[in-house]
Amino acid sequence: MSPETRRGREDNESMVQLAGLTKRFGRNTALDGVSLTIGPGEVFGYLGPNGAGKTTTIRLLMGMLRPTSGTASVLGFDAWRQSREVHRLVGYVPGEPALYDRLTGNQHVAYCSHLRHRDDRRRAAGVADRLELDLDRPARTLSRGNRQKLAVVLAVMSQPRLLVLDEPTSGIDPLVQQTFHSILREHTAGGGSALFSSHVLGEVERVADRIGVVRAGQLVAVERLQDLAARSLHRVRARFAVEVSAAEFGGVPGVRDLLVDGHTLSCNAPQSALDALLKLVSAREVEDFECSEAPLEETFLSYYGMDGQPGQTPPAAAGTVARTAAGHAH
Ligand SMILES: Nc1ncnc2c1ncn2[C@@H]1O[C@H](COP(=O)(O)OP(=O)(O)OP(=O)(O)O)[C@@H](O)[C@H]1O
Repeated sequence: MSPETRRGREDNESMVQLAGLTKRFGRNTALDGVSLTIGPGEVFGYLGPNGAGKTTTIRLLMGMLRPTSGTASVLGFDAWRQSREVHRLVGYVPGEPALYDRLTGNQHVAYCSHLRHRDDRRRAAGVADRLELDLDRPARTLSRGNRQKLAVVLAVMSQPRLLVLDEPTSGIDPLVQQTFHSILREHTAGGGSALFSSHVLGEVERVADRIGVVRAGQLVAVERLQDLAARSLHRVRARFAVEVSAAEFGGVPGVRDLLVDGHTLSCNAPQSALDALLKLVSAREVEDFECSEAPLEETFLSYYGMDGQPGQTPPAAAGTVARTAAGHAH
């Protein structure tokens, strides 16, 4: 066993490791010192506006580009120097799937099985069935969405350890997206990981465990989706049978924009404040009550901005974030 192969097998704590990963094209720095680890069983949503550096990161991880500095590795195998080992571990869905126009889906499946020295035709047929993809049609006759589906079939059929997905569901209708999410969950339940790039949170929101935001080549934030959801704002409205005062509700930490007017109360509250607030509300006679959550995308935008501009508030300042998010929620 070569020293490099040995290193690959030993360093198996993380599925993906990016360390100071930098790529320059001439004077243009496409990626600037990105460091990131993705663990087994984890779906990592990699978000950023157009031109932020997502595809460059993925190409570096797939060994298609050589880093200017830093490293990218999969299960300890260096993506550039050990790309063959990496390709055995990874299923890749590019943004624009490269297919052979004249070959049918089944012929693509047979060809990829041949390249990998394994017969994955049964599994491919099962996944295609679930995605409602006809494998008998030549690639040139497939719509954009069906080309994406075929790329997904080819990526998952060999049950790789890591899936690298570059905006894989653009062009796929919402019902099929749900099926795709189920396939992804089955993959992670078996210990597999995924790097899932997108320019919108909505595309990764239901499946990502963590999200990272890349902007102008730099990783500006990494956050658990659960933590982001916990900070998302809820609009609370209540009408009471009796008159109430602001002082009765003002003490709940995190509650903001509190407005009490005779029998009515309105405010914005993060999830962490809801229990205490509802207990205070329900201690009075309630005639009407309403609580609705702002879409996560709005909370997210107020933190990080996805239009290439920085968000309005630093992520750590949860209280301040809540106020900004409220501005977006209305
Ligand atoms: N081969 C290349 N030669 C020169 N510049 C490049 C090359 N590939 C990417 N870039 C530049 O690197 C930057 C990052 O591009 P990249 O394609 O990684 O962004 P992205 O986040 O994937 O965007 P999109 O969502 O539009 O695909 C951009 O400024 C882009 O113009």
